[in-house]
Amino acid sequence: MAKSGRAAPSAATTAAKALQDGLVVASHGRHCIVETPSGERLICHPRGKKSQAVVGDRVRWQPSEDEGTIEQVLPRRNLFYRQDEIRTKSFAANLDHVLILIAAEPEFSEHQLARALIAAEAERIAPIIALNKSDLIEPFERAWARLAPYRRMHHGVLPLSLKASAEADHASLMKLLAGKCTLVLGPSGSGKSTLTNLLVPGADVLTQEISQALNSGKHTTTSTTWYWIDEARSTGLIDSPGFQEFGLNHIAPMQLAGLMPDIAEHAGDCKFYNCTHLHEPGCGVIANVETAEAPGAISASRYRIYGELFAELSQKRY
Ligand SMILES: Nc1nc2c(ncn2[C@@H]2O[C@H](COP(=O)(O)OP(=O)(O)OP(=O)(O)O)[C@@H](O)[C@H]2O)c(=O)[nH]1
Ligand SMILES: [Zn+2]
Repeated sequence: MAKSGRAAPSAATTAAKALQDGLVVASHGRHCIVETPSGERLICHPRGKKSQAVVGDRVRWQPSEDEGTIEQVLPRRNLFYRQDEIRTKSFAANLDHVLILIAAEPEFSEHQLARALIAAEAERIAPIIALNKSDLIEPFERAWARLAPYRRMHHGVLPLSLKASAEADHASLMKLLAGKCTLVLGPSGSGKSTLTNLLVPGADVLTQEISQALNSGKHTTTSTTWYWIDEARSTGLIDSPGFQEFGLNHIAPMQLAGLMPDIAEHAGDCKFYNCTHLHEPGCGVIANVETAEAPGAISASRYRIYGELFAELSQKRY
């Protein structure tokens, strides 16, 4: 396979039958850009529904003319996706981390954050929460306080100021991301492009080239894109739009507690094995929710989100 990546257009016909290895580094609609083991990139189309690939997928492909056809998507370690009533949107596959970037400003939605964390947990992908714009002192303090329950969970919350302390932030991010593949998600304005450009100088230019290639010249940045942070191509960063309306229809209501670590921690202490933690007597979760009178391990806002999501996910099933 040593020369498998060098399928130049003219060589395509002779090499036609051999399947080659590749990594999907961008996708838009049904088209993908596939990177060969030697680092060359070409546009590929899926053979059929079964070979519909997403960024991060390892595929087997075949050259055709100056493009390629994806014949096979290799088994995935995980797939990060959201699902609402109408459709499923896959973000990326084979991830080590989902980095959720929020900021002191604009104010983040705790619901959206909780949903993204649940989706990551469901696919056993380690989440990292980073709070950007620590230079905006007061809004940052407010946001940091709102994140108290999240600072106690997972790997905590990483404070950043991508503009004011870029060098220090670069170092702390690289400690977490080196050698891994990470999907960056976050609401508009949180600093995703700033982060990508800090870790991958020139990323914005590359993005434009890729989206132009995939959209036959139209200027758009709506595609999901993979970047290599290092020259050795061992650390991957994936940028993806679409943090809003993070649908969790693929998750059953009774699964929910197990996917919220602070709630899961007390869900084993309930009197009933099939406790919904909404109203049952002897519920270990309810007993640990903080109230105005008594502190508790589960914050009131997290428990409220649990209840709302439980109701939302119950409506969608019979
Ligand atoms: N004060 C402050 N502003 C920042 C910081 N990091 C980024 N910004 C600014 O926040 C704004 C949004 O940053 P972007 O990197 O474009 O955010 P984004 O998440 O890519 O936004 P979308 O493209 O809308 O999704 C820009 O004006 C940045 O200059 C920071 O650490 N502190
Ligand atoms: Zn319970």
